[in-house]
Formats: sequence, structure tokens, C-alpha cells
Amino acid sequence: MITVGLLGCGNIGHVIAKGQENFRITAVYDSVSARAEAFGKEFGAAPYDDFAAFLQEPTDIVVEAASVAAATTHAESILLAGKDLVIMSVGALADVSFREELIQTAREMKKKIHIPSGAIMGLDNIRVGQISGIDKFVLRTTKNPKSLSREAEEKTCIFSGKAYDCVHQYPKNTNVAESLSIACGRDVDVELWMDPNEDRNMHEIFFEGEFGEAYIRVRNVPSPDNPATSYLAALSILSLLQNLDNPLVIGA
Ligand SMILES: NC(=O)C1=CN([C@@H]2O[C@H](COP(=O)(O)OP(=O)(O)OC[C@H]3O[C@@H](n4cnc5c(N)ncnc54)[C@H](O)[C@@H]3O)[C@@H](O)[C@H]2O)C=CC1
Ligand SMILES: O=C([O-])CC(=O)C(=O)O
Repeated sequence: MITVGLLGCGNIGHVIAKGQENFRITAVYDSVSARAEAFGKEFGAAPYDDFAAFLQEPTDIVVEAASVAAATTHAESILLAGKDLVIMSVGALADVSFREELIQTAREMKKKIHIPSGAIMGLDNIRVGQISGIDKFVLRTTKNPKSLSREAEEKTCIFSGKAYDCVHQYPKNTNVAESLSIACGRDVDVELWMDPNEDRNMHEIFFEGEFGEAYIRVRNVPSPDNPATSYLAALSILSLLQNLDNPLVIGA
């Protein structure tokens, strides 16, 4: 049975705890220690308020489902502790030198860094962008203003530019922009819209290159406990964890 350490006992943490199958969450850490305590009690995991002690637990893999700040602070020490790592707050990897250092550490430690598909679909084959020419790559994200903790009377574009800048301005809402950039091997173009008439978290991907062209549209149900996060993002980690020890690997 794969043992998991969970960094971040929020919305995503709860979804994966409820779906434990082929893996067990045995240790949890949250900067709000009452959350780790309550989570530990509900799901039978050991709660920690000291990160070094959390890493001492003999877990196989740590799932970061907390924040870009948490991923930035803790990713390296997780790998150095000899654990595989799942990063949900992918915006942390927008800093190329930080990302390269992490990959180097993972290589030296013979550990893996997993980036789940999260709130989008198609991340697998978007990797063809690394081996074949791309003419255009645009991510258009549209969310209800509530999901962005904002208000708006009408559909409004609040960002248009590169993923690198978008994840710094909207770290809780655009991790997918960085996942796509890493997958296709270039800093992709991003538009971020808020629309009071849209009740889903919508991501549209426009991708053209040597392979042909693709248009992917995902209209995600927001998580009831955190409308910024699509429910699909939590399901995506769950699917990754449930299949870690599956000999049959599906997708690119
Ligand atoms: N890659 C993707 O496609 C997606 C990524 N996300 C990201 O996943 C992460 C988790 O999302 P949710 O569970 O919905 O968030 P949430 O806000 O419901 O839960 C986050 C939990 O982490 C804790 N936390 C925050 N910073 C921390 C730190 N520095 N150290 C320890 N604990 C910390 C909070 O106290 C909270 O309990 C967020 O960063 C979110 O932006 C969300 C959706 C899609
Ligand atoms: O959950 C979503 O729809 C996307 C999201 O917040 C992110 O990329 O951080």
C-alpha cells in the first residue's frame, strides 16, 4: 500500500482523503494546525505542526495541495527526504531556475515530481509541443467573479499576456497556465476573463502546430468548498494516486 503525506488539508485534501483506494494518507501538515488536527482525527492520519517532523514519517510520496508559497518553500526538502512529490500549485514552477534545481534534486535522489492534469484535459499529448513545431498556443480561462474573489457586472478580460506573469498575478486561479507551459515547452499565451453569467470554471485551449490543430474546452464544476478550484482538479490527483502502482499506464 502506497503511503501518502499530505501538505494542505483544504478542499483538495478532503476530496483525496475520501477517495483513498490503493493508497493511505498517513501524515498531514497544514500551516493552520487546527486543520491538520481535525483532518487527522477524521481520516486517521498523524497530524503535524512541524514540517521537519512531518517529513520524518515513512511516507512514499508527498502531495502538495496547499499554495504556491507552500510548494516553493517545501518542494526541495521533500525530495531531499527521499520522497516522490505531487505538485498541485504548479505556479511555483514558473521560476525556471527553481524548476531546474528541483528537477536536478529529483534526479540525484532518484525521485519523481508529478504534475497532475489538474483542471484541464489534454496535458498528455500537449507534450508533442516539445518535439514538434508550435505556431500558436493560447489558454483562455473564464470564471465567475466569485471564483476570483472579485465582482463584475459584465464579462471582462482581466489579464492578457504570458503564463509566467499570469501565475504571479493570479496564483490561486491559473496553475493550469504553468502546467500547459511546461507540457508544451514554451511560455503560453493566456487570457483570463471573469463573467457573471458563467457558473463553471471554463478553460479553452487553442493549439496549432505541425501536428494540425486542437481546440479543447473544459467547463468545470467549481468545488463547493473553494469555487476557485475546479472539482476536476481534485479528481485528477485522486486518479493519479490510485494508479501509481498500476502496471498499465494510459496516456502519453
Ligand atoms: N494544478 C491545477 O490544475 C490546480 C491547482 N490548484 C491549486 O491547488 C492548491 C490547493 O487547492 P485547494 O485545496 O482548493 O485550496 P484550499 O485553500 O481549499 O486548501 C489549501 C490548504 O493548504 C493550507 N496552506 C496554505 N498555504 C500553506 C503553507 N504555506 N503551508 C502549509 N499549509 C498551507 C491552507 O491552510 C489550506 O488548509 C492551491 O494552490 C490551488 O491554487 C487548484 C486548482 C487547479
Ligand atoms: O481549478 C481551476 O479551474 C483552475 C485553477 O484554479 C488553477 O489553474 O489554479
